[in-house]
Amino acid sequence: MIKEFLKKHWYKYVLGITCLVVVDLLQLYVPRYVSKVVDHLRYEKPDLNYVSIIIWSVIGIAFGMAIVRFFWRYFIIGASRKFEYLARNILFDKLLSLSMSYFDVNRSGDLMAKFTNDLQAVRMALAQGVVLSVDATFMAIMTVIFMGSFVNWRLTWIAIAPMPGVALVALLFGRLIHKKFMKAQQEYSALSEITEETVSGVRIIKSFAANDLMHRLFNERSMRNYKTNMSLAKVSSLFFPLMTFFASLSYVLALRFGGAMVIREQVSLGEFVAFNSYLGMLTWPMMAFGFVLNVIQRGRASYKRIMEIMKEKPHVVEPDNPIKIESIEKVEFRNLTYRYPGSTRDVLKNVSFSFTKGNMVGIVGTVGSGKSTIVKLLAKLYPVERGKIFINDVDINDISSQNIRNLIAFVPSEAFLFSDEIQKNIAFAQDTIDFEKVVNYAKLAAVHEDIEKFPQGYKTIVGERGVTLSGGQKQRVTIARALYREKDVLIFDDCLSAVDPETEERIISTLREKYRDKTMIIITHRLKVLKDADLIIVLDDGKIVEMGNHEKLMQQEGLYYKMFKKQLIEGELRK
Ligand SMILES: Nc1ncnc2c1ncn2[C@@H]1O[C@H](COP(=O)(O)OP(=O)(O)OP(=O)(O)O)[C@@H](O)[C@H]1O
Repeated sequence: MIKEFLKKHWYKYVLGITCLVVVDLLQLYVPRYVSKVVDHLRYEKPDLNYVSIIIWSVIGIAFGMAIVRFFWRYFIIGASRKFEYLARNILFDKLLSLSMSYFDVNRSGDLMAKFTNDLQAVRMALAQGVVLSVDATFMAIMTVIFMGSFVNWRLTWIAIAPMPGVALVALLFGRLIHKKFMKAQQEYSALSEITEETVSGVRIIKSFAANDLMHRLFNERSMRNYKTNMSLAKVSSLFFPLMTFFASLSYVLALRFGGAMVIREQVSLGEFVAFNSYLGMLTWPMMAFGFVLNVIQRGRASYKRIMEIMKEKPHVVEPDNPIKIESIEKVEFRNLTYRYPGSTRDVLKNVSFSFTKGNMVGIVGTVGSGKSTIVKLLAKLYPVERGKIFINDVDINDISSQNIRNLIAFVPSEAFLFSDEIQKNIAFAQDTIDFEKVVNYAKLAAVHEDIEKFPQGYKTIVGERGVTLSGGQKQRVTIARALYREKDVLIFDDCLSAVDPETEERIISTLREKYRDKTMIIITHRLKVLKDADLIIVLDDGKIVEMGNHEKLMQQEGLYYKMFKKQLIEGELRK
């Protein structure tokens, strides 16, 4: 990623570094001019014109430095920001291209950290890292040259003797501070995590009367956060005094030996003043050496973490020469035994069934029996071996996932809505909103009346920035969203569990009435909804135990019959 970036944007670094070197050189000339003024003022009749020319020159240099400084920042910081922008976009696209299994095993907090902290660390390495290393090296060498050639080489070697101490302290403490800082960051993340979970889980916490427990947990983490920050503060407090100690040693040596040279008139007073300014200038590059190593080290570690995402291969491999299908006429599962990537347990065992366009297919069964897995595989959300799933008699592996997903409208069991207007949620992923269509599908999903009751109707914002919808309302909005796509295959994965049984039945039968020609795959725990289904697949522990329509399954008096009877009695009892 960085290589490609530098290939395109290298000239910004060349321009930026040139400006940086110019600023450093200009800066080095200031003490020389000051020394001239000091020496001149010692004359009995100083030429004030000469002094004012020099003063104006110094002002000119300062002005020039300000301008050139703007440009080096513009080029180098600008380039690093550009990298951050491009890398973030590449990462985002990569993330969207990864299979579901990637998200099953990677925590969202960690992914967020890669998008924020890690990218920032790489950017810092490309900005501060570059600036500090060039600045520190160039300034250190040039300052020593200026000190030696314009003042005195012997005095220079004596005075800079303690400077490696400054670099060493910066390096060692820099590392320690970095380690402590990372620890403090971790503790802070843990603290934020518990705060966020407490806020989102406040209802559960209160209903379980778990306030004391949460308080204890929070206090523990808060204390750890406090302690790591205190430890960081202690190290930082030692850092600067130690640095200034070594730096002042240089001044002491300069004063002792330089002072003697001034008295012996080996060095002029002006030169001695300039020498002290140069010493001050040398402290910064020494400190920078320590910092730069840390910035680059951190950047490298973060870059490695970012590249982990970039190297990730999607589990669902897209075909090289995909076969394009225009509609889903037939679906067939042939002896499918399936286990999720990285898992050792078969969640579907020898599953075979087929259905054709226009069928209403119900998938029912015990909890965790593999119902959702079937539809997720059909939508190509997870990889499946060849020869197991066919659409229009074409192996699913020969059809691109985009092609399949463009032909189906999938409503997953978790009703996820974006924090945006309801109408935008319904017309999701469309460039324009056809309001009439939005209302039409909201009516079909039996949520129109609920939406109308909100003061801002379809413009109501959902979620944190707006109103909180009930579980049932959310589910029905997600159905309207799927209907809005106007696809020939509708998949409802237990997506009406939070509405009452009567409403679920009403929604499904209205949809069936209206869309006789559409294929509907419905996963549900309420069997009554499937009375008109053409095919009902009954699963238990990954195996199809029964299959057929409602009448046939009732006659068999197996698992379906038992579940149906039980639900009938429960329904009666509710009345
Ligand atoms: N991404 C995954 N990785 C590994 N195992 C999984 C994954 N998703 C589901 N499983 C496992 O596969 C089995 C079947 O899950 P699935 O969600 O298909 O069941 P289900 O019949 O839809 O369940 P429910 O009725 O509770 O919604 C479960 O044992 C589950 O733990």
